[in-house]
Amino acid sequence: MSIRLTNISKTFGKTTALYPLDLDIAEGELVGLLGPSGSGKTTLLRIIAGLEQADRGAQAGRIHAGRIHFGARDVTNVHVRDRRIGFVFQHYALFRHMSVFDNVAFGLTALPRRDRPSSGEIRTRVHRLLEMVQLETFANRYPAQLSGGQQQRVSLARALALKPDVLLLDEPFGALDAKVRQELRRWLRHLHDELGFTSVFVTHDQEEALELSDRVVVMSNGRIEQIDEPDTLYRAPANRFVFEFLGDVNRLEGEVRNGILTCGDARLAVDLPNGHQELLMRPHELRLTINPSETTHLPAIVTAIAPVGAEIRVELEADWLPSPWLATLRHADFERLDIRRGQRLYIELRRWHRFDKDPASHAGFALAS
Ligand SMILES: Nc1ncnc2c1ncn2[C@@H]1O[C@H](COP(=O)(O)OP(=O)(O)OP(=O)(O)O)[C@@H](O)[C@H]1O
Repeated sequence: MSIRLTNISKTFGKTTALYPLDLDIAEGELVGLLGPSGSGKTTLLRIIAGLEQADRGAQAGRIHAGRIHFGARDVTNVHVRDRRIGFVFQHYALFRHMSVFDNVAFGLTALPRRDRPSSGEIRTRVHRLLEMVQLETFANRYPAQLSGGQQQRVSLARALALKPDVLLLDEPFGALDAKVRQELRRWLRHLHDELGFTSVFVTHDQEEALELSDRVVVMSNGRIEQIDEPDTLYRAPANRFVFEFLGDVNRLEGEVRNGILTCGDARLAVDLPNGHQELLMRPHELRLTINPSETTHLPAIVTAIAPVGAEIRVELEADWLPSPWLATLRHADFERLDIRRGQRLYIELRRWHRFDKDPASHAGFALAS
């Protein structure tokens, strides 16, 4: 089921939670709403759900006539219970006094008699769902006898029991530890692909959004900053906010004169006009070398080293740097350079980014990689 939002806005008294926005979600897509606290993610999700009404009528001299379509159906005024939506919330919200089986069956057994499947069908469907979330042997347990991750899998099964067209998840893994989160992300992706529903989830975790989503909607202050596939977002951010929000950033500010940017005793050849410039780099866009090159002189001291999974994070300081830089290296490069704390190295830039006041970004290469 595709979802189309047109001209949707929301104000709470004097607070504008959402400025007028449009959003198209394709059938079968898994879309993440990502943004800092207060950016409007939950409000947008609740409007899609029908738990919150978008603004109507004229406000501040503008006409707000937002519409929501699920496929060809205009659901703007359709009640939440008739929108065929499954929900998963951060706090599992399972019924404590009901077994896992009864929790998953709840939506089905509560249906009016004419819509309710037979008890045999309900049993089959619930067992199939519990099998999908690999909890079939837990059917008779109570929520308190399950781990957080297991409870959230029950929530997922419960949300899917009514075969929703759309699954909405609000920080579904927010209360779980890192490893369980990772596992549940794989679960969700797998179930989503197998069952083919359309999903929208809210998160403030960049990694989660990038790993799980087909497309990510990046929000700030009630506005959509960018909608793109994770890879595009990371490589071609629409503006500085998106760039900074999506990962660690190293900053180099200096004066450019005749193609050389200078900052203290640091120098870098750049293809930029004369004047003050600010370049931004991701940690993996730095390269460390033993000697400076002809075009780049960025000396720094290694102040910390931390192996994190498949890479090594190296912190660098220098007199010309107001705050430390972070470089990420592959283990092989780290070993080849024999890097130690206190060592003096030279930084080269594989790539840098620059954001003007206008929204278009500019990226440059300082080094052929
Ligand atoms: N019921 C409400 N009454 C008044 N203001 C509200 C209400 N709900 C949300 N807001 C305001 O609307 C803005 C957006 O809130 P929203 O919960 O959508 O943000 P969010 O991005 O989901 O944040 P978080 O990640 O902290 O949940 C905030 O300024 C919030 O204070």
